[in-house]
Amino acid sequence: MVGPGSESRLPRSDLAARWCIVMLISAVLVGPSTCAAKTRHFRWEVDYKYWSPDCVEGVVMSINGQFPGQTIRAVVGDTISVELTNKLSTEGVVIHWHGIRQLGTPWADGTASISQCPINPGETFTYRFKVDKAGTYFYHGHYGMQRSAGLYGSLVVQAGEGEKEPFRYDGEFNLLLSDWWHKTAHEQELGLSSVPFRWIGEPQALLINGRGQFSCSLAASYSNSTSAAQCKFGGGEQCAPLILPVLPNKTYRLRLASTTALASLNLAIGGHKMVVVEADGNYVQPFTVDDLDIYSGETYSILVTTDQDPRQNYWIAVGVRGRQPNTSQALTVLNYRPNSASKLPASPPPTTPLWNDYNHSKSFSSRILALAGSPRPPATHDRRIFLLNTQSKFNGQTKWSINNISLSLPPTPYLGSIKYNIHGAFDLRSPPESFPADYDVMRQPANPNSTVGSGLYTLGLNTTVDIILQNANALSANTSEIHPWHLHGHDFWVLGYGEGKFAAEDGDKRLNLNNPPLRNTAVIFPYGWTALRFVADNPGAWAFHCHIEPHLHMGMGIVLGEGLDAVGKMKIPGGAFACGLTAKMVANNDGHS
Ligand SMILES: O=C1O[C@H]([C@@H](O)CO)C(O)=C1O
Repeated sequence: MVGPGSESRLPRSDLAARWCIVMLISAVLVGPSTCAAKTRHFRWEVDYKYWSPDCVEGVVMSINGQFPGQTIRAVVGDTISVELTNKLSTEGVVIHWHGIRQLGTPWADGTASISQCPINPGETFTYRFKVDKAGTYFYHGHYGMQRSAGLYGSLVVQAGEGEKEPFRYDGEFNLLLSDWWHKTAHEQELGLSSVPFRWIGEPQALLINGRGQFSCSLAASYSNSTSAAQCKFGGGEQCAPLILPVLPNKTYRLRLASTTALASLNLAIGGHKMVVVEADGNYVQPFTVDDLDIYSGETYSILVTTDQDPRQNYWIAVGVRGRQPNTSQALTVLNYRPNSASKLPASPPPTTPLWNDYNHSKSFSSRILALAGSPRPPATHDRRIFLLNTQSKFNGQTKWSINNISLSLPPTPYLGSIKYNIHGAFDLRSPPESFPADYDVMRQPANPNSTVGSGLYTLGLNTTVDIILQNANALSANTSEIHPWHLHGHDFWVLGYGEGKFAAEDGDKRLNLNNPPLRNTAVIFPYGWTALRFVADNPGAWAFHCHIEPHLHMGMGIVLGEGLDAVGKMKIPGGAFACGLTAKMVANNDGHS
């Protein structure tokens, strides 16, 4: 499943080379060193391209003519350098490296309006950052609805030499999960800001590594319905599933990442158990499941042992959770060799749990705990921020708001405004840290109107911050949706989940300070709360937002400003800020900030 890499190895910088020589000498004296760190260099061009992700031709965003973009593979300690050229004719682009903390390189986070200006058509911007933690990651567009348009790919960081992972496996596959619409991302985006509001609706297909089926089903022969024809693949089609070839009685690591624009997913493998061992680049206490929920923005590693009848093949099925589904399952096949890859499994694909069986989802989430020996959270917090998530109205538009403010991203990136101490680039008033105590989260908002804003939550360097995400009823009665929240620049500990409104004493009693998992994405369940803790130890401007792309577009996020003084002193490539109020500074400094 590993695509042909087009990476080239560039000579190390002088400094790194000298450091390596020092390490080599010390290695001779004291043992092995990690001087094998490399710079992995990529030259990418982003463009639109005709493609048939679900056997129906549409337009995707491609990287070097491929969809999804190539898988980046690196080793802990490596530097990744991506020279990104925007070949789109009329729109900007950025790429976010999801799950990479960007310690010391906030300008490389790839979030339009926050860490950088969008890269203009024809221009090139180079991302350069270190990967410091083994795990399963991915990358994706972070401007408008470019993730929905197909701008994404996988990023796998392998453990360094001499570094042992806490489990063993014989082979590895990489499954990047996404959802796909026949409406273009531009049309989706227009609908979201139109009055009346036009929702994007459920996706036409779910994709595994960019491949799905809209007009046929791989499993049609199992159903009595004649609605879907059996897919006939010659094998070369862009929508032909990537089959997973395995040998009997081996253990495989499946790296799963969900870059869906909307869908919460559930994955199951017919006849096989799965052992969850990694979540968002952090090892977890291994636990065994029959199926696994994965929300947009999350990654997992699971171990699968091929202990079933070796004369059969088995379905891998991915279905929709948390919203009334209107999309067929994505299917591919676990192909026990030497069976033919086209031999259909003996039993039908595993069914997805009922979309609204939230107890099933909650029980899965509560089983995710840190592996013994993982970093533990500080025992207390310095600051606790409550974030009430509501659906709201502003000037007739439908929005999502946090403490009644819908995020409206400014034209000058926050990071540049902070670095150059520019006033007026974003709202100077700090956004509220809580919401009225009498707000009824079980009912529609008494007043649905919100404001829009661009204020910054400013965090003191190295302070411990709690965030209590509070879900509520949406605009329609008896409706509360799942929202997976993703934090840039950090991992957080997920201290707990609860029902209804978080109540100080009771809520605190229910927090797990013993072995909470470290993650970068955590879900809030309908009508519930989720408590997170993190240490603000990475100077920069960081997005924290719902990873459902249309929800972020409708304002469901906040921006955190961390260690502002340190940002002022940081060296940042000028190209990051050649727009808005920072353009002048960059020009005056000859392009170097
Ligand atoms: O943001 C959303 O809007 C629709 C619906 O609430 C209004 O059409 C929906 O399902 C969302 O998730």
